[in-house]
Amino acid sequence: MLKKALTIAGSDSGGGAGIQADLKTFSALGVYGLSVITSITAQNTTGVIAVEDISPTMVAKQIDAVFSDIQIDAVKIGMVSNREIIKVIVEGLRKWDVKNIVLDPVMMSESGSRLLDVEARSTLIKELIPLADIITPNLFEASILLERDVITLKDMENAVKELTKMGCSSVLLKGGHLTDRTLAKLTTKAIDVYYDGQSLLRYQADRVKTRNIHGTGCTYSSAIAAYLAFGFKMDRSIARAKDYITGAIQNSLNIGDGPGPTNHFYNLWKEKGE
Ligand SMILES: Nc1ncnc2c1ncn2[C@@H]1O[C@H](COP(=O)(O)OP(=O)(O)O)[C@@H](O)[C@H]1O
Ligand SMILES: Cc1ncc(COP(=O)(O)O)c(N)n1
Repeated sequence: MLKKALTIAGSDSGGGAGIQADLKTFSALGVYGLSVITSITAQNTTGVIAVEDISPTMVAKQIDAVFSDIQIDAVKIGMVSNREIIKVIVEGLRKWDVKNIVLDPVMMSESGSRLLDVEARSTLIKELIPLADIITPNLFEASILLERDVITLKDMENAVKELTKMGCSSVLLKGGHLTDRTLAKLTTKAIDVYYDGQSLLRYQADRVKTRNIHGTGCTYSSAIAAYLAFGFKMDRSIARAKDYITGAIQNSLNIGDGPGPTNHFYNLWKEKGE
């Protein structure tokens, strides 16, 4: 049977991150994609020019529209912008008894623009995180959630344990920005740390030498959601999603003047951009 995955996230007009990256990931993996848009960003590879949030009522209507009509197998949540939007998402997830929830707690774009209001942090922690089957923060987001620096691999292993105490079933802390402090440069491996209350696991791949890392977090969390939709267990879904994101970065696109996007269709597109 055709599997269906929903993304609840912001729109990136440049097509590299947000809703656009999520739907491309779902399509590349053979899952039917649906979307609930929380915010519209005027964005390209060089940065975010403007942000306009969708009204909470309209977010709620989109959620009701998709769930009232279509059986959805997994949900990925990305940019949620503000408290009011978080609250309607929480209501929707409860009302429709949603399963397989992957929450990427997006706070800032790679280019440094805020994508979550400062005061929304506590609502995210109290109301949305406890509903997630997995949360996928990067080092910066983990530091904000825990109110302390998460910098080293040891910090990551402690942080995943602390983060699970917020009530989610598991945590995948992404080390895309992990540095080797003695060499003062990024680690040669891209290492992510997982904890589900029992097993502490590492998922790692060789770091690709590229500046094209726009939308990597969005792509990764959507791939996890797609594999959950297919019925894989969490650890297998992450392992497959890690292979997917690594391939998408290895074949990333030289589009625009800033960091380019991941490539979802490298078997189809023989050209890598400009
Ligand atoms: N240069 C790279 N080569 C290979 N994998 C990478 C690279 N940069 C990031 N990753 C991986 O991409 C995924 C997204 O991580 P990260 O970039 O930390 O997320 P975010 O986009 O939220 O900041 C993780 O699996 C991370 O290990
Ligand atoms: C709408 C939207 N959602 C998420 C991100 C984060 O992606 P990245 O960390 O790669 O900038 C983004 N830039 N824009």
